[in-house]
Amino acid sequence: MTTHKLFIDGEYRAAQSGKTFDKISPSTGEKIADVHEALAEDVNDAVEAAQAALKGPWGKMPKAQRCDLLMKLADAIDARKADFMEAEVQDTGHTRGFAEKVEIPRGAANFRIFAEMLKNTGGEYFHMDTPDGTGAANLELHRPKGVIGVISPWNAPFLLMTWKVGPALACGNTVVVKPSEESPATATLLGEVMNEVGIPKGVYNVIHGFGPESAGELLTQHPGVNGITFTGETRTGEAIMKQAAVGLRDVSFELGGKNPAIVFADADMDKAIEVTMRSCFANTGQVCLGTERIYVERPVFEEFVSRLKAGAEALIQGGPDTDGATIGPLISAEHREKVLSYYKKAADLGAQIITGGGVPDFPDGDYRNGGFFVEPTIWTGLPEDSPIVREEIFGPCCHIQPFDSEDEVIAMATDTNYGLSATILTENLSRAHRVGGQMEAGLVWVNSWFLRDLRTAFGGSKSSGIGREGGVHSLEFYTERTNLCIKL
Ligand SMILES: NC(=O)c1ccc[n+]([C@@H]2O[C@H](COP(=O)([O-])OP(=O)(O)OC[C@H]3O[C@@H](n4cnc5c(N)ncnc54)[C@H](O)[C@@H]3O)[C@@H](O)[C@H]2O)c1
Ligand SMILES: O=C/C=C/C=C(\O)C(=O)O
Repeated sequence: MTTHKLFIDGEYRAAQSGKTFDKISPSTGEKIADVHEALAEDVNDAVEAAQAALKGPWGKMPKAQRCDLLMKLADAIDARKADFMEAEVQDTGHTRGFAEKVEIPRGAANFRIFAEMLKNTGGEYFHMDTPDGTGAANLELHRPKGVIGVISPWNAPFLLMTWKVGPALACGNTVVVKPSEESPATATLLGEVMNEVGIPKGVYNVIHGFGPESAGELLTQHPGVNGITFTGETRTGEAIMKQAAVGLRDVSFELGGKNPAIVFADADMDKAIEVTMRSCFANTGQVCLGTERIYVERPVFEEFVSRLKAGAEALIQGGPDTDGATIGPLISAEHREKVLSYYKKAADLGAQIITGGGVPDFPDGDYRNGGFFVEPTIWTGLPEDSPIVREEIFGPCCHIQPFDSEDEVIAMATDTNYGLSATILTENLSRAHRVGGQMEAGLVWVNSWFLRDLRTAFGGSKSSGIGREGGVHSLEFYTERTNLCIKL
C-alpha cells in the first residue's frame, strides 16, 4: 500500500499526530493509499520552513539562477513523465490520454513559461520633471510576496497545482501546498524532483488533509502565510476569503463555472461536435472550463442534438488500465452522489433525457461496478431558470436549448452568476467578435475549447474568481511592487 507523507523542509515526514486517512481509487472503489493528515504542528513547521527558505539560499539567489533551476525542474518533470502519469491516473481515474497529452506536459510547461517570462520581464520607468529642473527617476521594483499558501482541487491536480507553484517560485516566493484530499500523489512526488534538481529545502512544502478544521483551514488562517492562491468551488472561496481577511492577506481565486457554448447555424458542424464533445465530456465533465449549457440555433438544433447523442453514446467507460477507454469515473462516491442528485432532479423537473441519466449497467463481476461511473447525459426541454441550467454540476452532462436570435442567446448565455468561459461555434468572424465581447466571461473560445496560451490572462469574473493569472499578469499577485523615486 502506498503511503503519502508530508513534504516539509526538503524531507518526507509523518504527521506528528500519527493521523492518516484513506485514498480511494475512483475506478475500483478500493483503497489505494494511506495519506498523512497535517494538523496545526505540521502546518506550523511547513510555514516556518517556507519562511526560513526566504531568508536562506533561495532568497539570496540571483533571478537568472533561480529561473535556470526552474527550467531544470521542468526538464526533470518531463524525464519522470511516466511516474507522474501513473500517480495522477491512479488518484483521479483519468484516461491516460488526458494525463499524457494535457496534464503532465502542462505541469512542466507551468514552470518553463514563468521561468522564461521572469527572466525577460522588467518594470516601469518614468522620468519626472521637478521645479528645480534636475528631475527624478521612478523605478518599479519587484519583490516576492513571501510565503504563498496554495490550495488546489482534484480535477486536474498536477496541472492546477503547478499553475500556481510555477509563477510563485519564479517570482522568488516559497510555497506551502495543500493539494486536495482526493489527489495527494503528484504533489507529493514533486518533492522528490525538487530535491533531485537542487531546489533549496523549504522552498516547496506539501501538507495533506481536508479543508475545514484540517490542513486547508489551518494553512489559510496561518499568520505566516502572506498570500493565498486557491482553485476550487465558489463556496470554498468564500470561506477562504474570510480566513484571509484576518491579517489582510491577498487572495487569487479561480472558482466554478456554468459555461455556455453557442452553436450558430453557420457553424462547421463537424467542428462543433468535436469541440463540444471535448468541452462536455473531457475528464468526465470535471473541468471548470467545461460546457454544461449549450445553445443551438434552431435550424440546426435537431441535427446537433442527434450527433452529440451519437458521440456521447460512443464513449467507452473505463479506468486508466482499460485499453481504449475514452471516459473515466467521477472522482469519489460523494461527488457521484452530487451528480446523480442532479440527474434525478432533471428527470423530476420533466427534462427530456436524450441519453444517459443514470449509472451504467456493467456486467456482473466487472471491476467498474466498484468505481464511481455515471452515464454521459444530455437533456433538453428545461426552462432557463431550472437548477440544471443554473448550477455547476461538474459531471459529464449538458442541457441543450434552441435559440432564434443573437440578442436572445446573448441574454440567455450571460444570465448566470458565473463568468469563467464561453465557447462560440460560427464561421462568421464578425459575429464571433461581436458576441464574444458580450460574454461577461474571462475566456471565450471561438471554434475551439481549452486552447491555452500561458502568456494570456486566465481567470473568471462574477462568482468564477478574483484576479487573473498567466504571463505577466501573474506578477500582480506573486510580487510586491516598490516604486523607487530617485531625485536626480
Ligand atoms: N476556475 C478555475 O480555474 C478552476 C479550475 C479547476 C477547478 N475549479 C473548480 O473547483 C471545483 C472542484 O474542485 P474541488 O471539489 O476540489 O473544490 P473544493 O473547493 O471542494 O476544494 C478545493 C480545495 O480546497 C480545500 N478546502 C476546502 N475547504 C477549505 C477551507 N475552508 N479552507 C481551506 N481549504 C479548504 C480542499 O481540501 C481542496 O484542497 C469546481 O467548482 C470547479 O469549477 C475551478
Ligand atoms: O479544470 C480546470 C482547468 C483549468 C485550467 C487551467 O487553470 C489552465 O489551463 O491554466
